[in-house]
Amino acid sequence: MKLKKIPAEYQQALPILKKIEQAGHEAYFVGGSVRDVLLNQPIHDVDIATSAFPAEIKQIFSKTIDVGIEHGTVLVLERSGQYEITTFRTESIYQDFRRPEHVEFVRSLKEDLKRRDFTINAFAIREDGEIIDLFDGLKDLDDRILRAVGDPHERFYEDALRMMRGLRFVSQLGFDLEKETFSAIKENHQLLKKISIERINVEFVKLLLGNYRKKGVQTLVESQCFEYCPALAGKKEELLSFAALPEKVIKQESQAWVLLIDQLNLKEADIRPFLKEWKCSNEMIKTVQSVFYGLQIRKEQAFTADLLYQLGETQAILVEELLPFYGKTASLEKVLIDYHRLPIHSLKELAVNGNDLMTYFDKKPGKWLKEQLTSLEKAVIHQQVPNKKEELLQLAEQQQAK
Ligand SMILES: Nc1ccn([C@@H]2O[C@H](COP(=O)(O)OP(=O)(O)OP(=O)(O)O)[C@@H](O)[C@H]2O)c(=O)n1
Repeated sequence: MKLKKIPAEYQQALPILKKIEQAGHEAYFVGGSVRDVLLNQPIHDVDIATSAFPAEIKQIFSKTIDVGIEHGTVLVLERSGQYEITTFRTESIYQDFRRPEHVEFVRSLKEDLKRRDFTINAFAIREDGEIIDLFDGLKDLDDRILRAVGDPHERFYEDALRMMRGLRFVSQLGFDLEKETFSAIKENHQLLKKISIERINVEFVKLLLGNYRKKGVQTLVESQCFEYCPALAGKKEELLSFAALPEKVIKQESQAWVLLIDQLNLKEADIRPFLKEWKCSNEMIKTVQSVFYGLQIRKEQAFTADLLYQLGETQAILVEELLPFYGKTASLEKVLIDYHRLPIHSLKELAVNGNDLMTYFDKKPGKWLKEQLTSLEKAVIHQQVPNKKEELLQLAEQQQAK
């Protein structure tokens, strides 16, 4: 099958493929960009794979930089742009589940594609637009399925990070993990212990920012991989409540951290240690702290506004009196229940009124009257005195005497 339309990013790189082919080698577009082209999504990096060995690539192009020569990658600088060109390779089992024990350069495209993580990442596109699909990735794209290439256990043993990659693709694409691939993740999640936090961080952040975050986080929980994420072990319920937040796409990494931190019920002082565990930069930590602060303020404002609205006509004094008992972010329901249990809910319900007090003390209205009424109201709310005329006048008399 051929690509219907070759995207501009590929058009631009075609002279590179042609040059390699003219020198008698094969060259293809591979990796994430092919997946994204087939999904009609924007392309990030154009990766090129070739049967030419690094030394041969360096002969073909005049300007090159060895960016990862031990893994077969040479950066080629051409007028049309810069491209990473990687020799077809196989990867034997990664000894420490981190880095390939050794990379072997090969001449066969199939060998290169079969060591890739998922079928939707294992396509190659030829210079004429032909899609090389050796593992039925097109069908999986169509069925919206993430399936490991070949034996999933082998793929995850080669690089355990692939389990986190799988979960982030669930979150980015909304695909389902194929049954055996998912079982292999559930069986091998402990391999993540060996993976550096920096690499887990990259995948986790992509997962938090995915368009299908809910599904991504739920699958992360189901797979139990979260137990190997920094500071998240045992936080199943918190993660599920994070997953249940309204499905609004998060655009900024800092916002994603703040929403997560909020669901974990962390305090401002916990943010730095939490993000340090995740090996976030100091700059990111600062940004998260300020976004978190902003969220707390908005929450307080929204809470008070909500409370005032629910209490309707009631005097602000009740809110003022009640709030300190709860902290400003207590559940609104709890405050309202307690509010309805109060002996009185407004000055109108107080057993004495302004006229009673003026008659009793034989005084004209003034500032004292308002202060006295407020003071009696507070005393009744705090149940320091019953809401009875006689007792209230007695208390007022004591207070006036002071
Ligand atoms: N642990 C990994 C990482 C990468 N790959 C292969 O290398 C390609 C390029 O990897 P990378 O650029 O890290 O990720 P992408 O799949 O391109 O995804 P994205 O661009 O969204 O990061 C992948 O498509 C996949 O074929 C792999 O098999 N195993």
